[in-house]
Amino acid sequence: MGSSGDVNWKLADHPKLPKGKTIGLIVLDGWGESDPDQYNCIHKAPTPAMDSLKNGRPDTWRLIKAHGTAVGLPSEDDMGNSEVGHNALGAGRIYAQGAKLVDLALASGKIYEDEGFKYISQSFEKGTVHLIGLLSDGGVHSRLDQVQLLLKGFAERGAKRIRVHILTDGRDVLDGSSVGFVETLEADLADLRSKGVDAQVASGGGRMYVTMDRYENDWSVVKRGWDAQVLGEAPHKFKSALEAVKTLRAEPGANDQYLPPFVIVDDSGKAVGPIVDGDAVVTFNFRADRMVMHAKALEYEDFDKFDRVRVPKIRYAGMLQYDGELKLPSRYLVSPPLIDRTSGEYLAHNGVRTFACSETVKFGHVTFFWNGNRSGYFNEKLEEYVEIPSDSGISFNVQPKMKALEIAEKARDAILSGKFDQVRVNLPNGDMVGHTGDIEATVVACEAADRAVRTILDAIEQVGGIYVVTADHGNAEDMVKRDKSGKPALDKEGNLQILTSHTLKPVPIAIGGPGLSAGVRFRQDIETPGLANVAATVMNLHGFVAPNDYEPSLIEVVDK
Ligand SMILES: O=C(O)[C@H](O)COP(=O)(O)O
Ligand SMILES: [Mn+2]
Ligand SMILES: [Mn+2]
Repeated sequence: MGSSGDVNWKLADHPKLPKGKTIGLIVLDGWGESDPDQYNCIHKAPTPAMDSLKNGRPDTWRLIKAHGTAVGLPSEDDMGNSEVGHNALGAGRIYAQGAKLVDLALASGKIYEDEGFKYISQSFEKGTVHLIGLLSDGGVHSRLDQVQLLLKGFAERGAKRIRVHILTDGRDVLDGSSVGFVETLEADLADLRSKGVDAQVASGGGRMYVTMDRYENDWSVVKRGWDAQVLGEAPHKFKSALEAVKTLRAEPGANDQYLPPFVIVDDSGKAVGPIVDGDAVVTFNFRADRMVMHAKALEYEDFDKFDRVRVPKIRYAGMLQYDGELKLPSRYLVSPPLIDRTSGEYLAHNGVRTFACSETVKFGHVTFFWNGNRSGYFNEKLEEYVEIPSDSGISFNVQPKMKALEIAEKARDAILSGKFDQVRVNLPNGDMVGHTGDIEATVVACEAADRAVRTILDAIEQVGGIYVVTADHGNAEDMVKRDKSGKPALDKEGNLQILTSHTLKPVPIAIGGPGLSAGVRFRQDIETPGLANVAATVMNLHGFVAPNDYEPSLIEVVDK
């Protein structure tokens, strides 16, 4: 990906802006702009650093779009997310993203003509086809309507035995919505059974506790999924998925994100759908980060992260290929967006020395996603990526400060060292704690992120550098579901519905610092700028003109 020989990597010098300024590039994860009220945790938190970038500074602070078509999602109703957000920030162009590519492949039927489907369908005659993934309509990692179409499409093309392994959401959608999604799925499976297909749910569990870990934070999450899906073993056994989800949700403190693993058993107590030799497996998430570890467990012969006990000989395909560099998985139903010539690759070719850092749960955001879903360095001599281990096995409302301070200190040291031209971080707090739905903890999280911003800005000040502060999508700025008029929407019992998910809000971007040339200000002539406009902006601030096909820079230089 992205390294084709005929690319001209040389960037032209910017006619007005100098090279050699240290740029502190901060991405606040889940930090949107919304009306100030009691559900806006950013408003409630003391955020003096962020306030100082905004107040009275209309030339160097503005809002940009971070959702919908601005980041390559199918519609304006699609909230932004880290993958598409960081892809856009790093690549400087808008790519049709996984959600959209899968929609198109399903609508045209091309999904059934390509290699991936042909490969897995060889198991249809004698084996079972297993579908594993996040069961929701969140549109961040997967979409239920796509799963429904796949089930139908597989059955129409000869699948005789289908098992679905569900992961309940509650993170990109309201907590409790898993019940409705399971009902919808069960109805579809019943319909297939009426047509002679042996189709049922085989196992399940909450996404944050079963299967969907990322960046190798906690392999026990993937192991729980393996045990249930492949071995047919789990602490909880039920006759149906609906009964499983309803019963497990009724436990004190239970929620969709963290439901324990369960398997569905027949009347004799035997698991109905372990994965065995000759079966096919399709993981139906289109988003990469939380599928890579699972893909390694399913595909790698040499694997030592946990004892797989039994490794079935399967035909496995991802909905997409999840890692372009590792070519993982090797088979997939839909080709992922080919995100090439990212700003990181250009800047490496032009001698820019880069330091990137976050804690584990967001580490891949400023590396892997930033670089177009590509792992590793472009140029080891010029780049250093530092991962600070995240706390694992906890929900982050317990530790809302997370590793913000440690990230900021690493960034500060990198800035002061003089060894880097770009120091890029992701501060996870607003997002990771926002996803827990705990408003008080999210306020603490936002304060911690703001302190980290201050530390980095101070270091930039000391070295005469430039800062660029922005965010990848909203989350912490709105923690309730709202009706059309914007008022908090109540459920049937009259309760507030806490919003654990991202939002459709725009995000701020601010530039400044002693190294910012006089006369640099945000242009007013770009109609609806979004995250993809940031890459060209940053290239300008490094003293380069961005490639022609990049979304335009947000800045102009006026004579002072
Ligand atoms: O994977 C997650 O944690 C959520 O589904 C989306 O959050 P992110 O896009 O900020 O990672
Ligand atoms: Mn994010
Ligand atoms: Mn998030």
